Amino acid sequence: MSQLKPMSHLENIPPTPGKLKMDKSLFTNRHRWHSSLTTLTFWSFVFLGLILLFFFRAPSPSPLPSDPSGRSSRTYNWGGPAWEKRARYSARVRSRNGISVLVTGAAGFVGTHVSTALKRRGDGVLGLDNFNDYYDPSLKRARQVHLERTGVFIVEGDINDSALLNKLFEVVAFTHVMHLAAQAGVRYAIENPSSYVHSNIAGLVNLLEVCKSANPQPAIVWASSSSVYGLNTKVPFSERDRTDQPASLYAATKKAGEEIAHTYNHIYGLSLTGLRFFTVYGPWGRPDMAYFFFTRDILRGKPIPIFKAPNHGTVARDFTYIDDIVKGCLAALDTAEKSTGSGGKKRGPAQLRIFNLGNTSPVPVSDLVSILERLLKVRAKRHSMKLPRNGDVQFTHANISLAQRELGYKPTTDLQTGLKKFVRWYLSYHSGGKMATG
Ligand SMILES: O=C(O)[C@H]1O[C@H](OP(=O)(O)OP(=O)(O)OC[C@H]2O[C@@H](n3ccc(=O)[nH]c3=O)[C@H](O)[C@@H]2O)[C@H](O)[C@@H](O)[C@@H]1O
Repeated sequence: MSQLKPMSHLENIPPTPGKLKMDKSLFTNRHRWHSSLTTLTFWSFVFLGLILLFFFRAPSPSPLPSDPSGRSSRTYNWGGPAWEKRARYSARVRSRNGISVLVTGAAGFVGTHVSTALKRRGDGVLGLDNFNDYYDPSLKRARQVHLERTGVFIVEGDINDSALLNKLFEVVAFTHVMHLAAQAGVRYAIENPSSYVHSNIAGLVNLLEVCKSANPQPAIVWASSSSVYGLNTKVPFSERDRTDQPASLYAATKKAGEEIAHTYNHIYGLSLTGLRFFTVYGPWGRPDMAYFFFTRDILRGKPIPIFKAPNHGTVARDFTYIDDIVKGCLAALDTAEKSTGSGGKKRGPAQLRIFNLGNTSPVPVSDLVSILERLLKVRAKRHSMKLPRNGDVQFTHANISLAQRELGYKPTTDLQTGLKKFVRWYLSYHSGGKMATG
């Protein structure tokens, strides 16, 4: 619109009194005609210049819907024969009865570990990640390097990009999707609510739309969250308990995801398994999580804010070690039944599951800090704080009997052992040993 301004501005210039007088002579008329032509030419050039500037500065048209969170304003390069070859090669199954999996959020914490485990047992894996800057993207890049060495190619792109997703399904006939791409973290939802809607709702729907039309339809396993239990006070949390009292927008979007999964299962016959992860921790973890930044801040001598419940009750989490979570994810993929639809139409009832993947042994946050102090051999500067009312719940505790029965899920790592492995990785990674294993 602003390009039109100069023209309308010209039209609105009132003629000066002097000009009125001169209009009487032919010469002055011609002179005026000339000067008008010059002015018009001048403004036409300005107008043209503005249009050119607009076209050259604007990013190439993005197929993504407008995103107030600012996440999809980035453009990604994908496509071309070399790119397709890499994608196909990465997704090639190398073992008998292996599966071919699209892992979204592959450069994320859980995504990296699941992709590595799948690749190591001979499954085909293709990663997808938008490398957003919710936390330091250099950690995601380091995970990417680690994955490339394992033979996993990560396509850079957003789950909201249907053209990209359709292309991926055109290049590879995935049997499964492990959907881990999400906006995580309970407290950040106060700061950037739309990023949760963009990734956890719009992104999920976009992915399911593409999956429902794929032929064959893949089976989908995806990350829900223990946070869906919200203000539920009945412990341990069972899949049958109420999940209609989310304490954060993050939890609400994950709960919405579970309902959306129901719809796509019901209408299109997509096989869907949601996994409610309980505070997953370990090497290559997320720097926004307490165990991670507590470690960093203890080492830096900075105070550690330890939340206390208002009633002097304990704030505790059912911390679950990443290797246990990976086993749960693989078991969910292996027991997932095929989707029943084709060409966007349901042909029969399909599997729909939800499982808790926790550790069944909640630990108070203050004990977490004590373990870290022992492992780091540094005394923490503990700073007690009232549990803020911006998304945190007081307590989580998983009942895992359903996952045990159906997936053979059995966590084996206690917090002390798991944190020891995390601290070893942390120290190695931050001492420049970026190839720290985990
Ligand atoms: O289980 C889950 O589903 C969720 O687990 C974590 O959420 P959360 O359990 O809140 O993990 P942290 O943010 O690492 O907090 C761990 C504990 O430390 C406490 N905390 C956190 C931050 C802080 O400054 N001080 C503090 O005492 C929290 O209240 C909580 O009890 C993840 O961040 C979510 O993405 C995930 O979905």
